[in-house]
Amino acid sequence: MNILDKIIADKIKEVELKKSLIPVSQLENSVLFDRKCISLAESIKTGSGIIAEHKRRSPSKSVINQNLNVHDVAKGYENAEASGISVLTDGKYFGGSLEDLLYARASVQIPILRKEFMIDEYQITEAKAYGADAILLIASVLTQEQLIYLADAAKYLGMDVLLEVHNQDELEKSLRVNADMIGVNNRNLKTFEVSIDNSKKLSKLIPDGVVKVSESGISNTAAIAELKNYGYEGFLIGENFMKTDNPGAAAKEFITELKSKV
Ligand SMILES: O=C(O)c1ccccc1NCC(=O)[C@H](O)[C@H](O)COP(=O)(O)O
Repeated sequence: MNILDKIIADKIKEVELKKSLIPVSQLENSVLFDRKCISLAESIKTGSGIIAEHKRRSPSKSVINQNLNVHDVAKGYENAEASGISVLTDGKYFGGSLEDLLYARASVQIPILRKEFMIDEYQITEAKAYGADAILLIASVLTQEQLIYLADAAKYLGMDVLLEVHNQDELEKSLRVNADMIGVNNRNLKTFEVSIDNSKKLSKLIPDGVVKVSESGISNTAAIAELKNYGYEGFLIGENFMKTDNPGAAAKEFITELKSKV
């Protein structure tokens, strides 16, 4: 079983348990449930384009940084003028939690993406209840019907949808899905190999009108300058910031350098 299959097998159990403990009606009673979302896609188009990620550890890198608190990281990213913040909420493989999402929400005004392995509408309700503005759907782990259904559920609650693909088949499966952003993952989630060539290769197949996001393995502004030539406007960056003692300062330096190139 590859890592992605393991993550999904665990996620199915986790979601079933949560559903038996916390009813949807309780999530819908959250004070954040009626909050109006801020569009991540719009923020990308009008700002730096950087989606800076809060990521303590990962299957590919093990521990990245366990010593920081999410409030400082989120504030730092906002101060750096990131277009949005991605908060990993998976506990077992990434060391994240829904509480991280809640603390990030309480700390910043910019859009927040709930970075999670979404398999069930319940998690979308959770995302809204904990203050997310956008959700991630990963094409490789969902059928076309599931993608359409979950994207519509998120849109119904006012959230943006970032639909992640890794190859042409996944992209074709995604074309009927109501997504605001299509993210090309440069990391093969089965082998962990990373190459921004993947974003370049798939760029021409992404329809106009959808914000193009390049995800993973981005560690310098030269890569971004290159990806912009392929129509990318959003750039999801985790490890490059989180491996430092001060991710906000690292993001600020990065975004300042990026601006100086425009
Ligand atoms: O990062 C991993 O090792 C990973 C493994 C299996 C599934 C997902 C994984 N990462 C999620 C992401 O998409 C990244 O956290 C995100 O794109 C940022 O990537 P990076 O800048 O390389 O930290």
